[in-house]
Amino acid sequence: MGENGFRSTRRTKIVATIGPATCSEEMLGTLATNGMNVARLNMCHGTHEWHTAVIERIRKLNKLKGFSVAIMLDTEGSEVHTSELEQPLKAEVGEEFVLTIRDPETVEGSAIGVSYDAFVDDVQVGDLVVVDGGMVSLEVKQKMGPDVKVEVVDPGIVLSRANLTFRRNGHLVRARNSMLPVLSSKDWLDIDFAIRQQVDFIAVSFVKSADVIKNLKSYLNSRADKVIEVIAKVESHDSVPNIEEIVEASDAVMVARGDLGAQIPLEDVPSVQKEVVVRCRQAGKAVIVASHLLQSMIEYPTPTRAEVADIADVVRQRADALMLSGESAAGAYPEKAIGVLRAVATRIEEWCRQEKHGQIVLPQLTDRLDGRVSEELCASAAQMANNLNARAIFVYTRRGYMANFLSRCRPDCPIFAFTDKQDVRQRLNLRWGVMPFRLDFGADPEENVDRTFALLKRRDLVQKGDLVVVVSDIRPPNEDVVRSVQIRHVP
Ligand SMILES: Nc1ncnc2c1ncn2[C@@H]1O[C@H](COP(=O)(O)OP(=O)(O)O)[C@@H](O)[C@H]1O
Ligand SMILES: C=C(OP(=O)(O)O)C(=O)O
Ligand SMILES: [K+]
Ligand SMILES: [Mg+2]
Repeated sequence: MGENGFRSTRRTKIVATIGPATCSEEMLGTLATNGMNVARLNMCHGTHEWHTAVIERIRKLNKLKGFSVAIMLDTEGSEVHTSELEQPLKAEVGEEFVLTIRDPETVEGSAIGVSYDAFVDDVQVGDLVVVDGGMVSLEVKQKMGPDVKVEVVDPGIVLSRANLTFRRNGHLVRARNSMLPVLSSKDWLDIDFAIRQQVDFIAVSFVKSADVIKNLKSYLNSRADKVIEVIAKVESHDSVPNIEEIVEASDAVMVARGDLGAQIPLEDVPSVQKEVVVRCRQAGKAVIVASHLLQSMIEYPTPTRAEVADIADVVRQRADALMLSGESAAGAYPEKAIGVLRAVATRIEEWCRQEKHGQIVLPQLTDRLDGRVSEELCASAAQMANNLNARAIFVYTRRGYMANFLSRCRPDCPIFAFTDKQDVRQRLNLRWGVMPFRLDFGADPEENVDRTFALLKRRDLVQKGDLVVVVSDIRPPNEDVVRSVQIRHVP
């Protein structure tokens, strides 16, 4: 089976953040052709008009080219960040700046705006202001009402809307912003925007516990006409003790290593990543590993060997998706970065299959008989497919549940999922190993199966004589749901 980006049987999915480097129709088309499964819009940046235009371009491409690129809106959250800068600011050792909650234009000297008013009360002389998790560090020298004078101790570049954390004697300062609601009033406006735009996923930044996820899910249930899945971002210090309940409450989880690494010791990030990935898989939730996967490729056309090893580690952990941030949003080589993710994922997946890596015990998900039957059926189908060395699993699914159960088993062969709804197809595009297609189901299940064989033969994804496993739980009109697993040869 050929690996060619979009028409790919790569199992690990790719989320790409869209920014100035990739927002044109042409670049979006290039990313989709090269394997972007989900486009992420970060509400820290850009206006609603800008995001609307990007969403329209993606929809158009999906329609014209048959892609199923899903759209993820990522909330800004109540983090503290610097104001918009005309251009990145170079900070040299010993240089002094003023951090201000006033309009920086009205302040004398080199002033940088800060988004959160109470920070001037939270910091003390001697505290460290850490920019973007350590790209630059500033020491608080003097407090002057709405302004705080700081001196550069670790030099570097301060970007527009750079994240700020505060440290005292080496420990994170529990600044008053940690008391702010996880979803700010601006976030709620962005969520209403996401509902109007009918995006596929909303990612919630700086989640601390399951409460915010439950609230948002019930809000979406009452307001949205279609399913919008909620992704919890594990990046706050406070989320770490609550990972189990957060995974339980969410549809998917993102290990947002950028901010996580600024909030907990860096050396603790890999074990938290591993814990989240394993818990998500056990719970049947999708999991995305994000940030710095290819950080050097923001500037350079080739990755470091360490970055390749990091990507390989994520793939071996069998996470559902890898995510690009600055590499695709604002980097010089977005297309090449996606190419590296693709190549490394494909190669390491092959290796995992040979070495039988990443096998874990999957607990029972539900006590309901109906759910148990689906789970058992999928587990058996995946097992049979592995034992018989099947070419593919075919699954016919209206809501995506059966495809998700199969994905959770991480079978050796690809899962071709057929659904009659484009939005289900898009949501499935985040799931490990699932290649989703849209199909209008006819009344005759046999005929549906034959049509999909013909479709995938035309695309060269299966060939005459291939052994495949066919899983179906479609409910014929006015009849009980019929579930089956069949072993078939492609005619
Ligand atoms: N919509 C956008 N408009 C302008 N720049 C963007 C946009 N989205 C992302 N970027 C740029 O890409 C960089 C990396 O993206 P991301 O990781 O999502 O943001 P951040 O670094 O702010 O958390 C950002 O710092 C920003 O410079
Ligand atoms: C993905 C992350 O969130 P954002 O890019 O929104 O800061 C992160 O912090 O790693
Ligand atoms: K964000
Ligand atoms: Mg973050």
